[in-house]
Amino acid sequence: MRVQVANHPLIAHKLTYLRDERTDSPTFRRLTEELVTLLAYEATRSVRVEPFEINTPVSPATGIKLSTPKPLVVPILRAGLGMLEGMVRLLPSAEVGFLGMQRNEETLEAITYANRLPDDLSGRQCYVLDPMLATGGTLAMSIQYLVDRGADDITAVTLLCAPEGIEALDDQLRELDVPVTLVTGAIDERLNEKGYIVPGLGDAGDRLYGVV
Ligand SMILES: O=P(O)(O)OC[C@H]1O[C@H](OP(=O)(O)OP(=O)(O)O)[C@H](O)[C@@H]1O
Ligand SMILES: O=c1cc[nH]c(=O)[nH]1
Ligand SMILES: [Mg+2]
Repeated sequence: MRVQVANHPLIAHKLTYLRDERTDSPTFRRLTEELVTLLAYEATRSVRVEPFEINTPVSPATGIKLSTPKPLVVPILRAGLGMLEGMVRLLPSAEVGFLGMQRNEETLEAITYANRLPDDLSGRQCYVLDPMLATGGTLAMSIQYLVDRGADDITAVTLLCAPEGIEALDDQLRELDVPVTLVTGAIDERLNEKGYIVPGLGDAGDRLYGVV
């Protein structure tokens, strides 16, 4: 797995406010959207394009446009939903699939409660959105769903990662034999005994949408 940490002072600045426990939900949602727009710039660096002929007011010119099939963006509910607007702002023609997954707080294993993806993902560039990569279980399972439908070009976009989760995900992906790129805002210190990222930002879903 190729791991790319988007080192940029604006990202570090916004992440700091996002982490702060005093940041309220509306601000947390706005910061998440802004961060994703910055990360999406990195994550889409290899988006597929094709030549496109136009006329400027001065002369003909050859530019580029996004290729078809359109990219697929897959937010992992709930928390990944907070990243969707920021991503499709940069990729307005993308289609959107959904995966609803929740981690069991005791076993830390993810279960899937919603799944709406196109049947055939061969030849599609897929962007999976989830703010937190903790143990890596949720992202590993999501990537497995995409690979089962033929995806072979997957980029995961996260705000924060734990080193343990990156290592575990990398191990699992080696078995799948599919190239995956991970673009993240930061790699934190570690996981705590409850599977939370340290220093992290707490429960991203709760901070976006409240404790339900
Ligand atoms: O890497 P992992 O150990 O699998 O943990 C990360 C997952 O945990 C959080 O979701 P959560 O289960 O809290 O669901 P939510 O988005 O509905 O809050 C987060 O958004 C990831 O999906
Ligand atoms: O720190 C963590 C770990 C998993 N899920 C979260 O929302 N936060
Ligand atoms: Mg949560």
